[in-house]
Amino acid sequence: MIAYLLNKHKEKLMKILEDLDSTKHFGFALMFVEICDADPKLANSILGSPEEGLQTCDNLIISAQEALITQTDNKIYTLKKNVHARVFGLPTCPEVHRTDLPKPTDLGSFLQLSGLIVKTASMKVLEYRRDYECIKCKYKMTIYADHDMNYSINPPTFCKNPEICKGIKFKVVSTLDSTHCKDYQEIKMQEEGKTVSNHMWLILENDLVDVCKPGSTVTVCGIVRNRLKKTHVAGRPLLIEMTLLVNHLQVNNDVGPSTVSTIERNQQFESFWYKYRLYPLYGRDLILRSFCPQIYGMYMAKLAVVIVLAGGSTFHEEGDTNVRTRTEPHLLLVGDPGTGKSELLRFASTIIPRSVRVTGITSTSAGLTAAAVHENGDWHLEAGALVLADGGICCIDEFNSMKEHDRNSLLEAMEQQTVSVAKASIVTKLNTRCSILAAMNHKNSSDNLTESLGLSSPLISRFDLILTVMDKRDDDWDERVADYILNGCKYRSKFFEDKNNKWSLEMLQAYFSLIKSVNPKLSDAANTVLAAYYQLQRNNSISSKSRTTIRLLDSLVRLSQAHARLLQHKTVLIMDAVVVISLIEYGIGKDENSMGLDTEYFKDYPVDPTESYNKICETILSKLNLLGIQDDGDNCDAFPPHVDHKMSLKRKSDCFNNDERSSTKLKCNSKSVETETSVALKKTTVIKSDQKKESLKNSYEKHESVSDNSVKTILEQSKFQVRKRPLDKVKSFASCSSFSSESIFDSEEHEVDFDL
Ligand SMILES: Nc1ncnc2c1ncn2[C@@H]1O[C@H](COP(=O)(O)OP(=O)(O)OP(=O)(O)O)[C@@H](O)[C@H]1O
Repeated sequence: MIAYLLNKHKEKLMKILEDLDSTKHFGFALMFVEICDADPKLANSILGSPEEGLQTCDNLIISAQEALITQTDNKIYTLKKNVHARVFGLPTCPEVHRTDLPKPTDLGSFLQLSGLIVKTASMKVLEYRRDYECIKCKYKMTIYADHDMNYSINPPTFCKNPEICKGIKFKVVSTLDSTHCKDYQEIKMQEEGKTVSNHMWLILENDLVDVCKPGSTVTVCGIVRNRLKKTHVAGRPLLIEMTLLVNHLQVNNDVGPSTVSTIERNQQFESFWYKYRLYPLYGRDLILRSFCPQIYGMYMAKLAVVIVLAGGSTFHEEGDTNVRTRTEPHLLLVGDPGTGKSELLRFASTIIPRSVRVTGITSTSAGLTAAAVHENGDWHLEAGALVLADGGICCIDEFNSMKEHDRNSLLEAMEQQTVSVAKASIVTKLNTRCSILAAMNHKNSSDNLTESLGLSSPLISRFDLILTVMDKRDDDWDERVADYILNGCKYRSKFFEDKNNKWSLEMLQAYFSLIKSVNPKLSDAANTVLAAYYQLQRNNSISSKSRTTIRLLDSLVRLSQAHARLLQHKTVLIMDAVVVISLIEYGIGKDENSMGLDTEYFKDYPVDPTESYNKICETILSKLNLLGIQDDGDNCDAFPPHVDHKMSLKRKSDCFNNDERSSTKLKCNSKSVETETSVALKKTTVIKSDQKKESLKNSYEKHESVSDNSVKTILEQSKFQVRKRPLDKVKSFASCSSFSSESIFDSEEHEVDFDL
């Protein structure tokens, strides 16, 4: 084992030896599988009798230091005795690697657990050993603090001198120095995704103290112990609680994809987007239909919630200054009672693994941010809803029922994504990197947004999207909703007849987890559209001042990235920007709608999403004076990331056959569909000379497995011009307007007329 330490951990040992402070405590991380390889007996003893096994590891690290000092003969090196082996990475078997909190039968076992820290007690200095001297014979004894009795030290009752002494009086001879005291902290861990009652106190000592905050997700390895509850009253039955004496702690605070997605699932999504790559808006609407299926319609509200759940892109730029820009959008649903707002929030919280749902009536600022709690004579910092939702979403229903003061405590948490705590001599900052989804009723029917919502302007401006959900009396709509509720199963089964159309809850969870790793970048064209819309809103005298701050631009970028992410696109295109602008316009309401969009239009699912998108796109771009703008051809090739760009030889040659282009009938089905690239090329490539066209065609026929990259290279080499597509044809890749949603969902094979 010493040889292994010297070989594999020489640098770590040198660092410890070089340190000038010999009273400091050093953690020495050791991977369990490596210990297994180097010394199987020791690995066994760590699992069998962990206290002794870990002590042996500590002694071996000290011996390795001594060996290194002798080897190097460096006089600066000083031996450090306060080293602690921190063993991690236990094998993934249920005996030692747990997803649930331990049971009484696990007492004394060395386990690996994961969970969420909900409470941290203040750091303390613990006297863990005390020296006593027998007054009669001067014999010295050391008594250790008893963990099971809450670290109490009971003085000896008789002298332990081997040369029999009958002394019963002792005096304390030790001082409260570093050899007798150690840093100590207790933190409370909760099983993730379970109720608050499933929690456990973790005991941190020495170098492990103060490494995590409330709201952190951690993976810990340690020994399961029992102790007398601190609230025990003499004479009453004993109350025992379980604790974990932590040996290794790792904070997993990176907000990334969770483990829900599997390889098979990912392949399923790949083939889904492959099927809908020519008409991604159909694919998107299919996800929306599977989202909260018990609610009829609410198209725009569902779209807004789904975009917010997808979230914006995270980029780590070179020379990162560690300043984080917010990527999580916030959404406020405002509307009449009984319009399904709460249902949407409830469904959203079931999709995202880390979600907290609260209602405004019972929430206070301390409950939402953080609270300092006095318990058993000690101050504890308790995480609030936003801190616990770090990396996920926080749904706040009945937002208007919160007191003004409590609502204002959200300001820092929403923009800076932290809460600064200065309570009961605890001064710290906790992370709140989550999206807030709030729902509320209108305060009054005033035209002024601030007045009608009854919220302050700074709070309104922090919401990326404010959507109005009205309960309009409309016979046709009422009939459809009533039909859906009463004959819901019939409706749903008709749509979900094809199993491929139905996205189960598990599938939605896996998808939203998967797309967290897609980070779309803004294209120049999308940038121009967003900037033009921002300018228009700033100059619009009827726009609400609180909705047209600089935050609007940030929101536009975030939401467009989220929409592109939802479609698993690598680049934010004009389509994403236009959809987001229409959402924001829809949220503003008809009176302030600067684009003149028909807001009623969005109440139910459009029969043909592409056609409705084309109309909106035309209206928006003409208002922005950008009718000629187009997506860059290169960017278009960039999405979706998973599309297999290999085309069949026949199809490729078809692409370049100009004579047939004018009325090509393409057969699109899930098995043999042309890639977007082939259609793009079909629509855009202008072959300048027949000779070159012929040579290119021949080159395809020669090389069956030619890839799209080769297509590009060939085009470049031949200096062919790739003409940008005219706007009316390429407003989206979904410009196959002859599709009807019915035909797409019901049949496997579709005849598409490309009018080129
Ligand atoms: N479009 C709809 N389709 C089907 N059911 C609906 C629809 N809108 C509302 N409901 C039903 O009406 C009931 C009330 O919905 P919910 O509690 O979500 O409303 P709310 O907007 O949150 O109301 P409040 O503002 O009073 O809290 C729920 O049972 C919901 O399923």
